[in-house]
Amino acid sequence: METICALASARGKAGVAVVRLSGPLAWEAVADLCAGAALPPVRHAGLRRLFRDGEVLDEALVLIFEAGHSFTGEAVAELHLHGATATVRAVLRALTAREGVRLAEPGEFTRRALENGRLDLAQVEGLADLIEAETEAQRRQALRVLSGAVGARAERWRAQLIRAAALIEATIDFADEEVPTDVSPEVLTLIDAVLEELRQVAAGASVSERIRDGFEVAIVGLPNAGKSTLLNYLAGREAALTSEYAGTTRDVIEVRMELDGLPVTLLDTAGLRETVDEVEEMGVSRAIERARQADLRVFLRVDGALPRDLRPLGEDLVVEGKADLGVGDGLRVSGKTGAGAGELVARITEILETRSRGAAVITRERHRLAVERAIGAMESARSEVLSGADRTELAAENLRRAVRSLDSLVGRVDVEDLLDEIFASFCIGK
Ligand SMILES: Nc1nc2c(c(=O)[nH]1)N(C=O)[C@@H](CNc1ccc(C(=O)N[C@@H](CCC(=O)O)C(=O)O)cc1)CN2
Ligand SMILES: Nc1nc2c(ncn2[C@@H]2O[C@H](COP(=O)(O)OP(=O)(O)OP(=O)(O)O)[C@@H](O)[C@H]2O)c(=O)[nH]1
Ligand SMILES: [Mg+2]
Repeated sequence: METICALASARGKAGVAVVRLSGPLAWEAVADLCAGAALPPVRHAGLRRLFRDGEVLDEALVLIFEAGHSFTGEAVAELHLHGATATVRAVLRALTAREGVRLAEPGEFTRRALENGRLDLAQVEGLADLIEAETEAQRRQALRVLSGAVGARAERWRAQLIRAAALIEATIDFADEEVPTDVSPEVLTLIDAVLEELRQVAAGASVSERIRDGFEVAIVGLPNAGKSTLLNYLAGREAALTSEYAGTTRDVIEVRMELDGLPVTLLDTAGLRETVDEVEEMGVSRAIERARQADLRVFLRVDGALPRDLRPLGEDLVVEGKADLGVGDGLRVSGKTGAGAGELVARITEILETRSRGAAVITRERHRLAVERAIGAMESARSEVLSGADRTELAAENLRRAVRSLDSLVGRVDVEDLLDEIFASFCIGK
């Protein structure tokens, strides 16, 4: 196994930069830089001068972890350097000059942690999401996954399904011995208990996916309603062009923001109307499509008028625009003066908060598909158990299939194809 090293902290100048090494030569390579001074005791930082060819490279904090008790599971060393790009470069150059030490690929430290059983596949995904987290809800959700919540749930489901399958298999084995023990009530109880939990988790998965990727909220309405002006007010910057001409906005403009800890992408869209202008018409089609896919729509009315091609559904908000000018029913907002904007944000936040309470432990489409496959296999098993003795073998096989699907959540089965995809999203040094 080669020893890898990389800058673990963000690239660019910084107060402190952390260079991490993992592998059999990690300690030796660092000890060489310390030129004779002893390494500090494991997991205790020590201040050391680092040398190359007799020249001081930096004065750094050195930290070592022994194999079996480190993030990767291998021997690890860290150098907490002064965060100059030149310092980092000089130290990495000195380290990689050694035979057996090379720069790490993106995600390679984490890949080794996975291979050494320090993390399961879901935890690796949790770690990737944690690094990407920009809002409180994302941080909490990712940390829960990183701490092993998916694996813990999967382990309990697995144990119950294996017990159910074993009960069935026991009756198959003893089928000749005319001991008519009917295990189906117990088997059905086990299946139903797990099915209920899985259905709940599958139902909450889309909410967790939204927390991961962000909720989309589209501002829609007739041309000139003041949508772009409102977006700019909410964004706190001139993200979209505004003008007195109807039909100003053509493309969908996205602004990412955090509303009470939730990640939200606000969309400004073209004013909806029938038009002979081909380019405007393309903008209108795009607006309708994106607005339909969004999680929530805010209809901005002018004098009570709404577009004909898109109607409010479910919890969609309908508000009166240009509040400073006229009157209208319900909530009135103005992007020009900011009137009503706080109330609008509060309503959007409340709707999304309520939805986000339904979040499940699983956070990715991959997880949801695995859970849905398990549900499908269990539903088959259930009806096979109900239909009597001659189908019990099938039932047991379907329960085993459900177990395999759940195993894929934590990477107990078929991970290889996934790994490259998952690690591609990692940065170097992670
Ligand atoms: N400097 C530094 N900070 C960091 C990390 C790191 O690698 N280096 N981490 C990297 O992501 C995170 C912490 N994750 C870590 C997870 C396990 C171990 C570790 O040494 N585990 C051993 C010993 C545990 C103990 O001392 O109680 C073990 O589990 O056996 C270290 C860091 C966040 N902060
Ligand atoms: N008095 C008043 N004027 C506003 C308000 N919001 C926007 N306007 C004006 O209305 C005009 C249209 O504003 P936009 O924000 O570009 O409207 P829009 O809905 O994005 O229009 P399209 O992109 O063409 O669909 C501009 O002249 C704005 O200055 C408001 O709250 N009060
Ligand atoms: Mg506009």
